[in-house]
Amino acid sequence: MKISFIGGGNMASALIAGLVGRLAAGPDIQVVDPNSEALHRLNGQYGVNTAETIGARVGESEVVVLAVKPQQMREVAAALRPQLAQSRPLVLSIAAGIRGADLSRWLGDYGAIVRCMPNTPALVGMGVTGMVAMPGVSEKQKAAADSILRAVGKTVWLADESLIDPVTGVSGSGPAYVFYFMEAMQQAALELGLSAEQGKELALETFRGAAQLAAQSSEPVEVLRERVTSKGGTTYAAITSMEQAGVKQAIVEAVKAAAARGRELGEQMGRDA
Ligand SMILES: NC(=O)C1=CN([C@@H]2O[C@H](COP(=O)(O)OP(=O)(O)OC[C@H]3O[C@@H](n4cnc5c(N)ncnc54)[C@H](O)[C@@H]3O)[C@@H](O)[C@H]2O)C=CC1
Ligand SMILES: O=C(O)[C@@H]1CCC=N1
Repeated sequence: MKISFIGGGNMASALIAGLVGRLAAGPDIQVVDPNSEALHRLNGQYGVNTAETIGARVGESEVVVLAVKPQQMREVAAALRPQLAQSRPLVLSIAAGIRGADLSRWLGDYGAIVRCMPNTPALVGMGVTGMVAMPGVSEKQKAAADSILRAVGKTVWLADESLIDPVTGVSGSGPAYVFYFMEAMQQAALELGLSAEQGKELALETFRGAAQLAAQSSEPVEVLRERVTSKGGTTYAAITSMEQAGVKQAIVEAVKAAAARGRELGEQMGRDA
């Protein structure tokens, strides 16, 4: 499968790392990015082809992944537009916020667009991606999009494009919340006299183990939490402290803020389009 990535930054690198060696037929990947250092690194690590500007090779691709910042999407779409006539590739946009209808218009009323919201654990094959197909996407193209994102983790298809912003809030940005929680646990470990290494291992294995337990258990996470929490015991002291500080509500608000920012970016970028 011939895939072109437009943008070779953090998320593209995570997808490429996950894809190389995971897709049954090794993909033929080209990355376009004006940043020559990023290209050099990607070529060295994954042996991908590189180019600093969008050229004819992009037009020969079956799939084009748009992995630039939302603010760059319109300009990139204008450069991409003349190349689409050749192979009519499937366009996968991973940009937060950018609405399918705006992207379609910028590409010249192009229909074959799937909006995806992946996350960086794709780098280790454990990503999760929310996806929605625009009306011009064929079943075959939908299956191709699914196979690419499934090579780097799980996929969740959405019935409505408006659900992409909530997915962005929950899982697109989600790894950052987990790392933030881990930072706090590691800081506490240090303040309580454990070494940095011990704190890191204890926090990391607790996350890994708890996630695996939640994945394998038929019980809801509330029940799993209650099983750790003896009345009047240590966990009870910790959860009471978090409840008093409003931690759960703060997390709910944070996820909603991320979703709202996605929506706002889409509105801003789509304005005057
Ligand atoms: N980082 C993450 O965890 C996730 C990011 N995303 C989305 O992925 C997209 C990229 O985000 P990141 O990789 O984090 O950003 P990044 O800043 O790491 O990468 C963007 C890349 O685009 C390149 N670029 C700029 N102008 C270009 C142009 N005209 N043509 C080609 N390349 C160009 C930059 O040089 C840079 O390497 C964003 O739209 C973001 O919303 C989606 C899910 C998760
Ligand atoms: O922070 C961002 O805007 C991107 C989208 C989801 C994760 N990172």
